Amino acid sequence: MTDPTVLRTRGLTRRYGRDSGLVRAVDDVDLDVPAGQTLAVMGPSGCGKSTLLHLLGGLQRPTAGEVWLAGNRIDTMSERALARLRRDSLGFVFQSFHLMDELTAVENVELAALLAGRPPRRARQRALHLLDRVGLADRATHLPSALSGGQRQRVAIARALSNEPQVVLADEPTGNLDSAATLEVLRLFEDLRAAGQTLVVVTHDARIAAVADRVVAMRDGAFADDTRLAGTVYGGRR
Ligand SMILES: Nc1ncnc2c1ncn2[C@@H]1O[C@H](COP(=O)(O)OP(=O)(O)OP(=O)(O)O)[C@@H](O)[C@H]1O
Repeated sequence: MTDPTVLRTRGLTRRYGRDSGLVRAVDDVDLDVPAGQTLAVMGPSGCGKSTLLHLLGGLQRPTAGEVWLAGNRIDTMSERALARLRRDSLGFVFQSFHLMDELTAVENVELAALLAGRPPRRARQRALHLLDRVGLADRATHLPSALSGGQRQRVAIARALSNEPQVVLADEPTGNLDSAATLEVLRLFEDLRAAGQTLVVVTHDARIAAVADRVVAMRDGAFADDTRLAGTVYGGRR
């Protein structure tokens, strides 16, 4: 039987500084994310959410512990292998979109598909398909500057999907959005969840948590015991 766990950590720890300045940003975290799960990570500012997400995506190395992505141990991987794995298996969505200002919406998505190795014609087709999926088919040739915040974030989500990632990691995806735009993104996450996309989202927004399968609360770098039974807190579904 294949292991349904897409993302796994054991004893995951990231410290900064030393002695009296020591910060345990992530402290001995064990996490299993099965395929198809939408996991929301919540908690107060500075509790370690972003650091956790960076460790899960191989954007930062842990001080101790293990991270496994789709059966591959990534914390000990070479930078080169890690870059390849990120390109092929992960999609990232950030609070501030990180779109290329001089490229149109479709070019932003297409570029990611090209970098993931799709032939040009397929990359364009896939980009258009994904923009359609996020409800922006009619904005394909707009520059990011001509899009609303919610539309920009939807382009960024389409881009994150361009390599058919095993996991999408999102860091405060609605952090910069007003409430109408937040609803657009929320609806999209609901669609992704329904489509079986594995998703880990760090958020302050209880509405995002409410569409998650599982919610964990972090405090001082660790998962708070009372929320290990996720879905019972913040109104998560399961
Ligand atoms: N490069 C760094 N050097 C030293 N300390 C750091 C560094 N990055 C993060 N920290 C510390 O690690 C802890 C966790 O930070 P992190 O950004 O992961 O928290 P967060 O929960 O994502 O916060 P926020 O919700 O405000 O984004 C904080 O105490 C932070 O000050």
